Amino acid sequence: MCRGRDAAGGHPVTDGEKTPAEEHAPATRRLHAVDGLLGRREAISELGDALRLLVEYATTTEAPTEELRRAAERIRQAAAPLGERVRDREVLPTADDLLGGVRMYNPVTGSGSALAPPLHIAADNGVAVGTCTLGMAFEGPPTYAHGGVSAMLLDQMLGYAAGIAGHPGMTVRLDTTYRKPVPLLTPLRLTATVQDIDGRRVTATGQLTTADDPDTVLVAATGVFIALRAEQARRLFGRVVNTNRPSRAG
Ligand SMILES: CCCCCCCCCCCCCCCC(=O)SCCNC(=O)CCNC(=O)[C@H](O)C(C)(C)COP(=O)(O)OP(=O)(O)OC[C@H]1O[C@@H](n2cnc3c(N)ncnc32)[C@H](O)[C@@H]1OP(=O)(O)O
Repeated sequence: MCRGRDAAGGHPVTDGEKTPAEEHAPATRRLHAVDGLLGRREAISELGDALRLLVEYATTTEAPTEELRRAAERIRQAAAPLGERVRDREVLPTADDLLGGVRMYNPVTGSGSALAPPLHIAADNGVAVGTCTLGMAFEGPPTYAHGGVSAMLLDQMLGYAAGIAGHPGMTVRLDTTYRKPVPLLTPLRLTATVQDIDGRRVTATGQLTTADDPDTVLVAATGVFIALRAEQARRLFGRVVNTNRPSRAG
């Protein structure tokens, strides 16, 4: 029978006696695994939110110098327990599902990444539609977004468009045209579609506007994506894919 949770608050602790629910394994076990996975993803997102808040405050604060030093020490202390159990870089996070498209720490879309705005993307009739708001931490020219950040957002958008068209690939070329500066702290809208598929080569175009004025293009981009040959995919990612077992998360 279930007596509680282990020290990490994750896996149920049992004394060997079966409850009626446990009689229905493996369906129940699968449910618990999913519960655990969803809970872990929520916690990763919560930590990501906290980190993004920290980054935003840390890059805009005018607190006294001594307060900065105290904050640095407290942050080092908070980070230490996380650093005690880090994954091998060739093993995917347990909360990820590579083939299902879940990348919790993607630096553009990952809700667990302190670096990600994050950009939210969905498919709408074959068009990739993205939304995000860039905080002050993404500042390039004063009060506007860094151009590399716009390119990063559009790269992800174009790659997503290639993916939903059934032709995922790796970026081999990205051309960006900066027409107007991108404002910070302003809801943005991004769109992308596939224009051409030629063998392994997919060309996609996209644009970035504010949400309020979707007719005024601030940045436009064209990207070329190459579908990997099976042998290339195996060489580059085979080992990583094989170690990804999202249902182990708990
Ligand atoms: C419900 C479903 C939801 C799905 C939802 C999916 C969501 C998913 C979102 C993911 C979105 C990620 C978006 C970020 C994606 C990255 O950030 S990828 C990271 C950055 N890119 C890289 O690191 C790639 C580095 N490049 C490489 O490793 C190699 O170039 C590659 C990709 C393995 C290809 O190598 P290769 O096979 O030796 O290439 P090669 O034979 O030289 O060229 C193949 C073809 O491409 C052409 N080509 C090569 N380079 C270029 C170029 N620069 N320009 C034009 N053509 C070129 C060649 O001319 C050739 O054409 P053909 O002669 O066949 O007609």
